[in-house]
Parts: sequence; structure tokens; C-alpha cells
Amino acid sequence: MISTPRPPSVRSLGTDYGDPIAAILRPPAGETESERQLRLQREAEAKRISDAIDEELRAEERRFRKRKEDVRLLLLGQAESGKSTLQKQFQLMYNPNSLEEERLSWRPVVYYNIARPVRRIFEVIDAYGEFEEDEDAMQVDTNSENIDPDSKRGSSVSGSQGSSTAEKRLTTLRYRLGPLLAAEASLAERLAGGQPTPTKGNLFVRSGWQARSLLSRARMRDRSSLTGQRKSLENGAPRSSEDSTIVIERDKLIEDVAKILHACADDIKELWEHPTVQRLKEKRRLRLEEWAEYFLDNIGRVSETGYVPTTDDILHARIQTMGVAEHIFDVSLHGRTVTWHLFDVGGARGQRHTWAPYFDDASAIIFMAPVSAFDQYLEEDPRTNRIDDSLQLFTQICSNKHLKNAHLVLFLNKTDVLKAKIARGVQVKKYITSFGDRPNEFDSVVGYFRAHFTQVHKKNNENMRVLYTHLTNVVDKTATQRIITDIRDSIFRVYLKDAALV
Ligand SMILES: Nc1nc2c(ncn2[C@@H]2O[C@H](COP(=O)(O)OP(=O)(O)OP(=O)(O)O)[C@@H](O)[C@H]2O)c(=O)[nH]1
Ligand SMILES: [Mg+2]
Repeated sequence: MISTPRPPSVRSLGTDYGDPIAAILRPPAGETESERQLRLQREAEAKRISDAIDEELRAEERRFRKRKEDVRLLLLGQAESGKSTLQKQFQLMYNPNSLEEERLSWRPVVYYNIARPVRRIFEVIDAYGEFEEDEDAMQVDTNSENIDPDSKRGSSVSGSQGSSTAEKRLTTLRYRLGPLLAAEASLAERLAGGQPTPTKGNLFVRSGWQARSLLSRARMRDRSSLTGQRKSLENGAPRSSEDSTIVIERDKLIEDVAKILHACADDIKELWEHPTVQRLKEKRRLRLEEWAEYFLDNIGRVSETGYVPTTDDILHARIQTMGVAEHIFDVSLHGRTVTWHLFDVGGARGQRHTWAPYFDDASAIIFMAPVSAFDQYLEEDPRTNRIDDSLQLFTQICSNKHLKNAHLVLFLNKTDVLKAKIARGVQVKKYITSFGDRPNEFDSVVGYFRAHFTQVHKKNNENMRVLYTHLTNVVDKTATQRIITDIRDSIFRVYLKDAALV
């Protein structure tokens, strides 16, 4: 009988072949019971840490995979085209609590949106008064800040027989509205988070100004309520009306401005309806932006004690975006929830360099072109017509190689303002000579602009991508939310199909 060696056991393998792991794991020789307990405890702790690291790695991988599935939507377009307003509409639809949370922070913006046009009205009165001259003489200077106050100063006096009753009344109104005009700078400083603010030109704010504004108010409160405020901000919970009242009561600057506004609401109304101001409006010497007219028209309500901005007020409120602000929403369709990152950019020329880093992984773009701006010129460059600037910008976006795979949506926005301008008899061909003798009617004007944008897209469309065009008025909640739903559906169809998710 042949004798063979016994196969080594696992234990003896380590011993026999010098397995280093087995050697490490083997309990030390002569281990006491208490040493054994200690060793087991240490091993259990090491395993717990190792498992936690594995789980964190798995979670990171899941987050990475999910990030790749996220939709990244860029809102692009020139300044005042309506990007932030559209962002508010997304917020209303997909994160209404956060809008609720911010509601009070819009109060200083609304007050600022009143103080500023009041100052502007007096500037135009100073510049032109009742000077009777054909509007064509000043075509290039639209609603910009570029009026030279000395250019026409005194002409109203020389054009009439000295100081009229109307002029005296305007002088009185200017005196009575002095405190409101003086408050403009403090409001601007508050909104800019204490940064120096321009006396002319627009006020820019960075992403997150709403929370800063609420927190700076919270600092004025006692410590315990400050904690409560922070907590409510972090939780994103809608603030109760009782809490809102506390904030209203404790914010001295805003309360002071509210009192001033309440006291001079009738003066503002009188100024706004004054025959001189109406005549300057008719002659188009005075051209206020749509938001300014909206708040002046609503001065009675907005100046009431305890005023809280309505959603319409928030949609009309104007504050210029600085840099790029990211907003995150969960968007659901057919039982699938996808995270959307909405990037709302500052559209002024000096802000556009901040866009490029967001191009590479953009899934979709909404390009906003305000078609009502045919009679306006860029604040940054008063020689450039705003429609021209929009077309140039759209050409750059369509031809940008980093954006060539992004789903492309065009909003021909501010159609309500366009309709109103046409109804008032403003002639498009005066500002856009190539419009020629086409009928000065809404359909033909909007059709003409649409054809130009479509042409730009066609000329810069190597990838044969579709251009989805909408005629919009993004302060209109119902219409805009319907369009957002359409966009959501088309982005889900195209983008998620590409990502092999549907
Ligand atoms: N009537 C009317 N007003 C609009 C429309 N779209 C925007 N607005 C108003 O126009 C102003 C400018 O809109 P914003 O959304 O702030 O413009 P923006 O593109 O974000 O501008 P920047 O941040 O400077 O790039 C706001 O007061 C809006 O309420 C519209 O379709 N109709
Ligand atoms: Mg903006």
C-alpha cells in the first residue's frame, strides 16, 4: 500500500506556506481571555470603519452616476430679457416653499423699484420739462440713464411764461418726495449686501442675496429668535405669518422706508398722473421699464402698512443678476424624478464672460430674446440696438462648439410689452429700417423677428438640431407654466433618451 501525505488544512497552509494575511489574523500564542476580548473589539471596530468607507464609496458612485443623469439647463440672453423671471416661474412650479421663504426679502426690492423711477421722472423733468420737440430728435437715447441733465435744463421755463402752477406743484412734489429719494441709496446698499452701489446704472446682486437679506435682518433680533430664523432658513420651511410679522417689526430700515412710502403714496400717484409727466410719456421723452410702470400703477396697494409682496409683485420685481446663480429642483415625469440644475446668468455684456464654464455639460439652453426691445439700446453700449445684440448673441450661442449637443429652446419674450407698444403706435421701421413697409401689427412684427432668429439657427446648425420656439410673456403664470411643462416633456424625451434612461 502506497502512503501519501495528508492534505494540509487551511490553517496548516498558512503555517506551511507562510501566508502573511493568515499570520496577521492568527491570534497571538498564549492570548488570555481579556486580551482576546480586546482584540475582538478592535477587529469589530476596524470592520465597522471599513464597511462605512465602502458604503461612502458606493454612495459617491451612486451620486456620480446620478449627477450624470441630472439635467443642466442654462438660461441665456441679454440683460433684462427675463431670465430671472423665468427662473422664478420654475421655482413657483417645482419649489414653491422656497419662494414663500423668500417672499419678505422682495419687499426692499419693490421699494427700490419705486424710488428709482421716481428719481428718474424728476431727472427727465429736469432735462426736458415741457419742452415741445419731435421725439425723433432723440431717437437713440431711449430709457437709458444717459440723459445729460444740462442739455435741456431751463427749456421748460423759456418755453412757457415763467413758472407755471404745474411747475410749482412739481417743485413741491419733489420736496415732499425727498425722503424717498434719499432712501434709494440705503435700499441699494442693503440689497447689495453692504457693497458700494452705483448712483447711476443698475444695481447688481449675487446669488443668495435673499438669504443674506433675511439673515442681516435676523442679526437685529435677539439671540434666541436668531437661532429660530436660521433654523427656518435651513429647513426651507415656509415662515409663519406670525414670524413674518416679527421680521417686519424688527427691520428698521425697511420699516422706515415703508413709513415714508405710506406717507407719500398720494404724492407719488399725483406725480405719476401729473399732466407734465403724462406728456413726457406720450412724447416718449420719459420711457420707464415695464416693472417701473407696474409698481407706480400699484402704488396704493404696495404702500399699505404691513405690505407683503404678492407673487405677481415678485415676478415683476427687477434686480440685475451678477455672475451665475444655480437653482436646483427635482422634476418628476412618469414616476421618474430627475434633478434639474437651472443656471440663471447675468446678461449684461460685462457679465457674459462668466457663462463659458457652464457650457461643457449643458443639457439644454433656453435663449431669451425680448422682442419688445426693438426701440431700445444697450445700457452698456447705447449705440447697439437691443434686437441686434440679441441676434449677435444668439449667433454665438448657436455656433458654440461646446453647446452643439444641447437641446435648444428660444423664447421670443415680452410679447405683452410688444403688443402694448404697437397699440400705442410706435413704428418698428423707425428703429429697424429693414422692417420696411410691412404692416406695423403684432403678427407681422413678431413674424419678422422670428424669421431672423430662425435664419441664425439655420446658418449655424451642423448637427441638425431642432429649435423649439415659443412666444412668451414670462410674467404670466398660467401661460408660462404651460410652456415649462412642454419644455420639461421635450427635454425628458430628447435628453433622457440620449442618456439611455427611457
Ligand atoms: N411685462 C413683462 N415683463 C417682463 C417679461 N419678462 C420679464 N419681465 C420683466 O422685466 C424685468 C427684467 O427681467 P429679469 O428676469 O430680471 O431679466 P434678466 O434677463 O434676468 O436680466 P439680467 O439679470 O440683468 O441678465 C423684470 O422686472 C421682469 O418682471 C415679460 O414677458 N413681460
Ligand atoms: Mg437676472
